[in-house]
Amino acid sequence: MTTRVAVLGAQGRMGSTSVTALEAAEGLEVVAQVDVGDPIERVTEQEADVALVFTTPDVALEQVLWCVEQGVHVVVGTSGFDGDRLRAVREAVEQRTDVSVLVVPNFSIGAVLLMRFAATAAPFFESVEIIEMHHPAKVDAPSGTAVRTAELVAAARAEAGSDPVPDATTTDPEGARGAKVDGITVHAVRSRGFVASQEVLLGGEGEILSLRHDSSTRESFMPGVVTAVRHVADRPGVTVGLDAVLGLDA
Ligand SMILES: NC(=O)C1=CN([C@@H]2O[C@H](COP(=O)(O)OP(=O)(O)OC[C@H]3O[C@@H](n4cnc5c(N)ncnc54)[C@H](OP(=O)(O)O)[C@@H]3O)[C@@H](O)[C@H]2O)C=CC1
Ligand SMILES: O=C(O)C1=N[C@H](C(=O)O)C[C@H](O)C1
Repeated sequence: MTTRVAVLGAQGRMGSTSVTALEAAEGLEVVAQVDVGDPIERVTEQEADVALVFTTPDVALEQVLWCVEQGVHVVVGTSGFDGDRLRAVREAVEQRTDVSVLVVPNFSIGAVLLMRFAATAAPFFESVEIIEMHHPAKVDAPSGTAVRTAELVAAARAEAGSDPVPDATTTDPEGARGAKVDGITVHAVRSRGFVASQEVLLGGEGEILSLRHDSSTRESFMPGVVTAVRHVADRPGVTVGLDAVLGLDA
């Protein structure tokens, strides 16, 4: 059976790369492409089974909620679906229990594994900091991947009863120490030459463990995009992360 897919943000960097990858994937058909100025109703008019959302963070929540209300499964690639936004999606899915939503902060297998390795290692080190590095056209900071990594690291440390990360800073008028996500410091770099990179630094007495991942092309995200679209309908409710569909939570 063919899965009918609508791509939202289809003219963008990720949307256009995804259209190419989905059209080449067996059993998937792109039946609707929606970008600025296009009616979102194209999704239902073309009877899409799954909507893949790669629009900008300012418009994506409203579109995701609309798709859920219409009974269309959603794979959310747009960043920023944590906190209140994730709660809003969960509430919408409670009203439409026939709809599945898969929120994927990062589709690349290396980034998924980096997040897991960082969470595993975090309780064994006194210090943890996250540095995310992206292309200068990225509109949001910190990255969704960095936020998710910080959440996983903080949860692992809380479960292990780890002390807060030591930091004697009392004066930082320019914000040089970065952002805090669940108590974990995150630094964001924007520079020509990057697509998407992240490094997690874990420090103990006399040692540093550095975990790093680099996506140098948007094709690196495509096996994950195709897998997510293929499997979103298998998991009822709202799932965060690609781990479960990759069999990593089994
Ligand atoms: N989960 C993951 O693995 C990855 C997630 N991302 C995330 O995906 C999102 C998109 O990234 P990227 O592709 O680089 O960004 P782009 O800006 O290249 O793409 C976004 C597209 O959405 C369009 N758009 C804006 N508003 C609307 C609207 N109301 N309806 C339909 N389309 C609209 C934009 O049009 P216009 O340019 O005219 O505004 C643009 O074509 C970001 O949040 C990014 O962080 C990115 C890479 C990987
Ligand atoms: O905007 C991007 O490019 C990316 N966005 C996602 C994020 O915010 O984590 C995923 C990846 O880092 C690329």
